[in-house]
Amino acid sequence: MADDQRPDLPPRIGIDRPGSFSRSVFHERHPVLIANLLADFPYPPRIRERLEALLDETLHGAVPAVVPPGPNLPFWEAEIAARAGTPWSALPYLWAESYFYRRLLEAVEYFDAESPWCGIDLFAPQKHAQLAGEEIQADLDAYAELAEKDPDERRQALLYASLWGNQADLGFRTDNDIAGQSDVVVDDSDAIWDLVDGPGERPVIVVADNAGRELTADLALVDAILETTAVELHLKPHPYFVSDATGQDLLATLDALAANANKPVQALGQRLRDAVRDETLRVRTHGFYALPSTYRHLPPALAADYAAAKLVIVKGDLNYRRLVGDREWDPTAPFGEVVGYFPGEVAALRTAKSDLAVGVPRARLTVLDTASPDWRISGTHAMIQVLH
Ligand SMILES: O=P(O)(O)OC[C@@]1(O)O[C@H](CO)[C@@H](O)[C@@H]1O
Repeated sequence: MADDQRPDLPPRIGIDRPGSFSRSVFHERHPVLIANLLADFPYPPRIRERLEALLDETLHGAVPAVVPPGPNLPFWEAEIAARAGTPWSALPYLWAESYFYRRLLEAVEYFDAESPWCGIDLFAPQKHAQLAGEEIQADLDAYAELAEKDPDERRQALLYASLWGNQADLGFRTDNDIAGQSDVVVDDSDAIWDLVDGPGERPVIVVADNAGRELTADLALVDAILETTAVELHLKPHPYFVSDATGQDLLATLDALAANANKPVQALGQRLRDAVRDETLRVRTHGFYALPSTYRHLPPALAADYAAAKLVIVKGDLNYRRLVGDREWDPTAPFGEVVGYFPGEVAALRTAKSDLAVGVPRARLTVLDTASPDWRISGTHAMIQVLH
């Protein structure tokens, strides 16, 4: 909560403003999310009741004084001590959403070692459906065809695939058909490749976002970066926002690649499996990735790892919110100034799915706001922004 009271930063985005995107997440998406869970799993009455009570609490109630179980308990104890009694409607959006997912895990007994539901990924049915779907097959067919391309063109295509892979966020799909790809509003791709190709043995860190099509595309990008330098792939420590990628999802994706009919896809799967085994691709996680704090409040060890990397690529909209700060920024505020605090070189790859944006040139902003007023939340517009 440390930057809550910073007068030098714009106000935090809340969830109370009628008509706002963040309010619609709680009032429109979460009811669908809970209904999907109730349809996907034969939860017994106690879990069903908890899920329904949680939804009701988020719409009409306040934060209870009880600390939800799970890792990072001291962090949550302090947070709950500070927020208990606060109506949900008065919470900051980033905090409220993160806390909601922690409470969801509590409701389904994810961390309860005495429960048969312990450790069962509540989003697994949706993730598996995507991994077995036709769209991912089309993505992999396209991947196989890239083998013919010039290496620079190929890796740029993989960068864009990873970027647009973020559109396939399953949380986003609870009430949306997949949106068309429209436009890369800011494109600092060249800076990414300059950093990747830079001297030294330092790794590139990729902070993954969603499982399914996005993780598959991210892994193809990781494979391309591995031709130049070592990579660390950072995953979520446990299920978090809908479809967030965990270690289990990585293994499922590697299996899906190995089982694919396309030879180049099988070869990709094998290269990645070998790279994980010999740790040219290090797979890591950190409790920080499931907290509501922003990257301004990095744990020191993670900050040191970021500082030592050639480049940190953070994927997706939630990571963007955590990197920039989930605040009412002027969209024309320079990206480099807003994230200048970051301890190393950082690139953000996201399709825009929340009200937040920075680093948009003013003329471009005017055109976007006129021609596509919902460009910030529709997932049809993407950004590749680099601090270097
Ligand atoms: O990080 P991702 O997967 O790109 O996007 C996550 C996200 O779309 O989900 C939330 C809605 O539930 C938004 O607030 C958020 O930005």
